[in-house]
Amino acid sequence: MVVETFNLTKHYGDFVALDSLSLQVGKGQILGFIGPNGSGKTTTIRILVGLLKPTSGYARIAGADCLQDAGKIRRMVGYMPDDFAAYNNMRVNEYLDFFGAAYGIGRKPRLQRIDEVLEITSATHMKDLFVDALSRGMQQKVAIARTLMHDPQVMILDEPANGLDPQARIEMRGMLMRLAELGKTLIVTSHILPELARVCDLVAMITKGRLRAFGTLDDIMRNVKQRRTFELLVLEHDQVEMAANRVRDWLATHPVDEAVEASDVTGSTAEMIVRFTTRLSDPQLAPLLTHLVGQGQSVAQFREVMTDLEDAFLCVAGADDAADDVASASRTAAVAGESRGDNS
Ligand SMILES: Nc1ncnc2c1ncn2[C@@H]1O[C@H](COP(=O)(O)OP(=O)(O)OP(=O)(O)O)[C@@H](O)[C@H]1O
Repeated sequence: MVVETFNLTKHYGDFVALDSLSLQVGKGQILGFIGPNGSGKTTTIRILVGLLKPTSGYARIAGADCLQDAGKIRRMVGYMPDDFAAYNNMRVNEYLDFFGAAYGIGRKPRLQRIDEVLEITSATHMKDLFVDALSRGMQQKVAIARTLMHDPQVMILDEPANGLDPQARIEMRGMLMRLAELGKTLIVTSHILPELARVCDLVAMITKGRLRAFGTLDDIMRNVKQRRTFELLVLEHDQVEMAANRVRDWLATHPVDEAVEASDVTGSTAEMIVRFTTRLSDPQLAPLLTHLVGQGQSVAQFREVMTDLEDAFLCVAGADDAADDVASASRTAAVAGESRGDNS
């Protein structure tokens, strides 16, 4: 694993800003680090880049301890903060030259590197433009170019989609994927759920310093939001009501499900769809289809409707103080652990 935190905890006096955060991110993976304001993202990042000492637990990057090996960490990590500091009267190439020099890159390789990072970020045409005259989207590209100057293995990008218009967000998404293809490991924070989350290999959601969910987007969908929604497409408008009743009856007679779910069945005659939510697993649900067909019900399609990430996040954030919170987070993390086993 390139980035690893284990039971990372930070107290400010009595206040627990970060509580036993354990994450792992592999080479070339993009982690979406998502949480509302004040949830502990910046605290985590500051520990990762060696600026803050954890109260307990550890953070490592490529095996180096983020606190003990601060020098190594600085060479391996590129950090793009949330705010783009304005550098008046500096052109893009001068700006990059300035940061390259600060990293101790010699003049000749620096000039070559400026061309490389501008190419990676599709910003070559901005080379001679003044930094403070650029749009927000262009400035974000330059900020990423700057972060790339010393060719870090790990890039930590704080809210890179903040303030971008839809087109610039799409470009940002493409850029994150290009960086991952170059083998960079990316940690991308966000307090909202931008479309960027869709390019993330892993998503970690934190609230109040605690990891609520961690895994692939699919893991999050399946495990954070345990009630899944299915749709049954029938062949005729007048079959909808009958099909809905059959689904309702079947769910009501399956004790593993909560009886209340039988009332969650809705039918849309116009769409010829019966929709229902359930906690049943796939093997538990499979007999429903057999049952319907056995009763002479024509079924054109039987499919799961994916919940969007926004719903999953609200579900996680809303469950914040719920008693079963810890259990559900560790359950999700356990599933994430299994799935990580696939690609590590
Ligand atoms: N030096 C400090 N002393 C006391 N409390 C702090 C300190 N730094 C941060 N905190 C608190 O720790 C919690 C986590 O803060 P942190 O900045 O990590 O959150 P965040 O997720 O980055 O939020 P944002 O999205 O607003 O940047 C917050 O409640 C914050 O007020």
